Amino acid sequence: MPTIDCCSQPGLMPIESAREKLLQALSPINGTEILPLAQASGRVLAEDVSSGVNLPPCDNSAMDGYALRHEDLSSGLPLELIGKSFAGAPFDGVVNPGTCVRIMTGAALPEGADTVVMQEHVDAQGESIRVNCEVRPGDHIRRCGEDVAEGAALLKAGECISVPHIALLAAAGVGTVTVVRKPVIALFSTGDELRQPGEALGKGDIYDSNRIALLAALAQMDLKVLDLGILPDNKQSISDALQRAAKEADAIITSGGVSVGEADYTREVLEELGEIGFWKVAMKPGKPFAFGFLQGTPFFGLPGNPVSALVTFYQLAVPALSIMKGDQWSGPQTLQAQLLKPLKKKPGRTDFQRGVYRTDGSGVLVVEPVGTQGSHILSGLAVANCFIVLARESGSVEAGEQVVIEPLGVPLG
Ligand SMILES: Nc1nc2c(c(=O)[nH]1)N[C@H]1C(S)=C(S)[C@@H](COP(=O)(O)OP(=O)(O)OC[C@H]3O[C@@H](n4cnc5c(N)ncnc54)[C@H](O)[C@@H]3O)O[C@H]1N2
Ligand code: MOO
Repeated sequence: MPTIDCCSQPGLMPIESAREKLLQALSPINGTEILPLAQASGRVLAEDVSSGVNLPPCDNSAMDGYALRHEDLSSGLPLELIGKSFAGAPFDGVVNPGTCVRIMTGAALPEGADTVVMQEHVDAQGESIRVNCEVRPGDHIRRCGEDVAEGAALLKAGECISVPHIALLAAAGVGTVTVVRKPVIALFSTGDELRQPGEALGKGDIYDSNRIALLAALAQMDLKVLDLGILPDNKQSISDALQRAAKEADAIITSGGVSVGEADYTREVLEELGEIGFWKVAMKPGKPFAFGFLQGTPFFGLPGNPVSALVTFYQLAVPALSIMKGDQWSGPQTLQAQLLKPLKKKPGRTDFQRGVYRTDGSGVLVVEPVGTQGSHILSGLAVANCFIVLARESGSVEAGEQVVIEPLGVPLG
């Protein structure tokens, strides 16, 4: 039995260094676009935004009730009702001593009034009212500008716009925002054996699951895709596609052809046309991942094996694409969980085993490997809800040990 990982070899780059190199080599793309606010969720703001108005724009009522002068309450006398103030139809007059105005939630506080009393605390008789409980001056008034003052900063350039941000900007009357434009990602699969799902399979053919999954993942990241389809294992077609991609896209993602087989041309062609930044990472699966540049356009060569393609996409391409989008990438989101079954591992590569984590009956976070872990076993990846991450130099792990997990399904970049 070998005691080392047979796929590990000298010169494999640790995944942490690979990520660092990617993050150092990439920067947010240039170019902005103006979007209607409602379409800006998840986009990165390109300019600071400040408020052109006070929020609320004027003193207004927080309750349905009566607007009055607090000092009038000390006499105990009834107050004369002189009008109504609705949200959108304010009372125009003045609340003079001894008078009050019926007021609805959100309606402007009439001049002269300094307090609102909820209608539940008032006895109304015809055109006069009596307040029947203790009231403090200024009760139930929402002050002009108490939420946001005119001119105050609302959001800073570089922030990712959330739905609550949109509510705030809309409330401040912002109709459009200038955001970083979406990076365009050129995508293709290589392999003579690949067919589009829905087509008939010939002998030795398989369906192109990588490109379809990556199209979905890129859409989930809100990136634009230049889909260059399935390419045969042919240097000329790969060269043509790479050159078109370098001209038309901000980044290139390919699957397949980065290993050492006789029909593995992708990395070879990239090396001829552009430059390889690094090739082969100390990770399992995903070792043959290649990164480089073609005429200034970054290139991510994902391995063809379907689990390897998605693991390298999540672990290496997502951080890089997040940076290009103008987002922050603050490292993988990890948790600690107790391993329920032993895992075999040889030192040499960081292992991303597929697992299912949950909280057990006593509130402990536990994780169970999904079973077969081959880099062609998509059924395991499909049921997994996390990666179990075993450090590069670690060996096998026993049941009961604490392991690091990375939940899947958290927002991508
Ligand atoms: N002698 C060695 N052989 C291999 C090594 C090695 O170090 N020495 N590395 C292995 C590892 S690890 C991986 S991962 C694969 C990666 O190979 P390629 O990136 O060159 O990918 P292909 O050879 O084109 O395909 C590998 C495998 O994946 C299937 N495939 C390819 N594209 C797709 C797709 N779009 N959808 C679904 N499945 C796809 C393909 O049919 C192959 O079965 O190399 C190992 N070999
Ligand atoms: O790393 Mo490959 O991706 O093990 O199958």
